[in-house]
Amino acid sequence: MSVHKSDVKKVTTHQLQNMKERGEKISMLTAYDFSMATILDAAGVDVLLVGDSASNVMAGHETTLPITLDQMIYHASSVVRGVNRAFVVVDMPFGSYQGNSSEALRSAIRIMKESGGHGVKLEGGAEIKESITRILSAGVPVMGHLGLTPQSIYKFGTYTVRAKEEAEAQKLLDDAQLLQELGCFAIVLEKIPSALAKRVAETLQIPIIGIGAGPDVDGQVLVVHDMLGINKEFKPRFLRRYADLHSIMTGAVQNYVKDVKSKDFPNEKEAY
Ligand SMILES: Nc1nc(=O)c2c([nH]1)NC[C@@H]1CN(c3ccc(C(=O)N[C@@H](CCC(=O)O)C(=O)O)cc3)CN21
Ligand SMILES: CC(C)C(=O)C(=O)O
Ligand SMILES: [Mg+2]
Repeated sequence: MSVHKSDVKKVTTHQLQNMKERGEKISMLTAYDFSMATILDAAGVDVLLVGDSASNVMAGHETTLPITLDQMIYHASSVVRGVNRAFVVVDMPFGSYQGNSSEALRSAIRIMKESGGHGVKLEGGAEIKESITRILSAGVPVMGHLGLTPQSIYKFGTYTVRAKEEAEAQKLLDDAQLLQELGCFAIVLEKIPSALAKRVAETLQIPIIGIGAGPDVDGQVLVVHDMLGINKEFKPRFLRRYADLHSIMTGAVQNYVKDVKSKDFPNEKEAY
């Protein structure tokens, strides 16, 4: 009997909530394409994030700002086609939700309708309250994102750790509380002190997913190309490398080039 997609128990926001309550940590990685999504889903990753980091990792831009809503939908639809079990969250790109809740709702609905993703992620707190409220009212699950928010990099100028000062830490706590009250199903905390992240995870009921936020949160997220070692240059302290695919891929491709040049490839068995 063939295995249908519907035979696999899918991850839901409800299950993620249960995982927090049971103390089971949530695993999350980025994915931008079908092939990678297939591997990550089969390996048991709970949440796949179609991150706007695709702007850096896929397109080679310096920041996440240039990626468009159409491009995010293209990546997200590819990821969704590779997934059986994981919950797929799609980053709303810069300019698609800030400051105009009608446009935010339209953007979120386009993402859900055209990609088949299961929820969206927006960067910010009180400033984007109306946008989050409108999107949630349409029945679209929303993940928050506080701390280091790369879409506002030009406001800060650096990627240094956030919320080290008491005032900024208090604003982050207030924002996290607000996101929960609005109805967000989870929050990403990026590059903040572990003690503050721990306090947020303990105070809030919804799952808190960290990247550079220490161990005392409800789950972890990394950019998959970073943790697989495909990226060579990006090595912040929060990153753990689980493979050196850069070396493996370089070696394989060098061997291919050598075999083509030497006429070793293709041989008789590889020809008709
Ligand atoms: N490949 C990739 N991985 C990511 O984790 C990622 C992206 N791209 N693009 C979007 C955002 C940007 N992110 C970042 C960017 C820089 C640092 C960082 O720590 N940079 C420096 C330190 C900078 C400073 O202290 O001023 C480093 O140590 O590498 C962390 C997260 C996380 N996201
Ligand atoms: C780093 C994660 C949280 C993200 O937002 C992204 O990959 O775009
Ligand atoms: Mg992002």
